[in-house]
Amino acid sequence: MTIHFDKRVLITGGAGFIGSNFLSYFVRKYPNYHFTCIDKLNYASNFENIADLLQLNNFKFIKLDLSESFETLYSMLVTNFHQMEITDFINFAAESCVDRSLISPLYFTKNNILATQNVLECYRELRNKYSHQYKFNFIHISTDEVYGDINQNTDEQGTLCPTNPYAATKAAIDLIIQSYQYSYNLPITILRPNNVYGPNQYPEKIIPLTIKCLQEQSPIPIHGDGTNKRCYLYISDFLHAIDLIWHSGISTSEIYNIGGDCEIDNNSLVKLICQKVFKTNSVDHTQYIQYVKDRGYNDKEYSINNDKIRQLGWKPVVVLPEGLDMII
Ligand SMILES: NC(=O)c1ccc[n+]([C@@H]2O[C@H](COP(=O)([O-])OP(=O)(O)OC[C@H]3O[C@@H](n4cnc5c(N)ncnc54)[C@H](O)[C@@H]3O)[C@@H](O)[C@H]2O)c1
Ligand SMILES: C[C@H]1O[C@H](OP(=O)(O)OP(=O)(O)OC[C@H]2O[C@@H](n3ccc(=O)[nH]c3=O)[C@H](O)[C@@H]2O)[C@H](O)[C@@H](O)C1=O
Repeated sequence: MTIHFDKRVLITGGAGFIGSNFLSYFVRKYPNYHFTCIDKLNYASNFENIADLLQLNNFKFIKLDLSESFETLYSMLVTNFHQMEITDFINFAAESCVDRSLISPLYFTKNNILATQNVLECYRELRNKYSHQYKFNFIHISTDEVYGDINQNTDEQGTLCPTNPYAATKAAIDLIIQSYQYSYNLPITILRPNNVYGPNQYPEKIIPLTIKCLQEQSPIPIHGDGTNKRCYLYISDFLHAIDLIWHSGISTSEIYNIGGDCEIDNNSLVKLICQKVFKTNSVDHTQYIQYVKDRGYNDKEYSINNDKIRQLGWKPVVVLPEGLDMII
């Protein structure tokens, strides 16, 4: 017996940090939706975060490298459309670590651009074939890093000026999406969040890395002099933003900056984490830091303007100390 679902959704990169938190929350929040997760399972994936969903009738997992399997993907999504009938796409899949992109820039280009463009091509063909019968939706997860080193409250019209290979792949994808919007009249929404943090984040990003180093009593490797600033967005606040935009009914091509309110420099962030881990404000955090060679170029800060998403009624709720309490 085929169960009817109101929506059938493809989540790419759903075994990663943000994707797995997304699926853990939304597969249960929307039992009337069917979710298919496609993920190649790389070093940062955490399949255990979504394994329990396999017992539910509205979740399916497919292990596939989106950058290398266009024919398989096309056959699944387009040729055999009526078997899966996927109409909604939320695209998380990417290699996401700046430091790794500095070591393997070509791999990041091949993976990040092709993984998304292969999905875009299927989306384009689906709309060509079925847009008179089905309403399709595509939300792409970009990043504030596409703006590069900004500190002037940049809005969504800001100039793309990526300063590292990872950010360049994300900016390139945004521009490819823009070309699809113009040339094929495809409605695609782009989200550009700040640094997202929360449970089950692979410990190479600064927050989970600092916690891991303190737990293992190993030095915390801080790039340069530790004065670089980032703005941190707790995972639940980002998921609420995605949910709001996804169900807003907006089907034009919009870009949304999704920013936290917690801008902090790396030294102060380490100090705050030390205070939380050791449960005292009098800890000397400097003893746990080892200053190491900085990135070739390390964006000083990302000051993005969030007025557009706030006009939809969204605002960040979890402040950094509270978010840290939830993951330490
Ligand atoms: N974490 C952040 O602070 C942050 C901030 C802004 C934007 N983003 C963006 O959000 C998205 C998710 O980030 P994350 O932190 O969850 O990353 P992550 O590295 O934790 O997870 C990414 C997932 O995508 C999968 N993936 C990568 N390439 C793939 C491919 N070719 N085929 C199939 N699966 C593939 C990986 O296996 C992994 O499970 C990324 O697009 C990233 O650029 C992340
Ligand atoms: C929006 C992007 O956020 C993440 O990229 P980012 O490089 O800002 O995150 P990191 O956690 O890697 O770095 C934050 C900050 O800490 C410094 N740092 C990091 C790791 C380390 O071992 N030592 C450090 O000192 C780093 O230089 C930065 O200043 C996210 O990874 C990305 O996907 C985004 O899109």
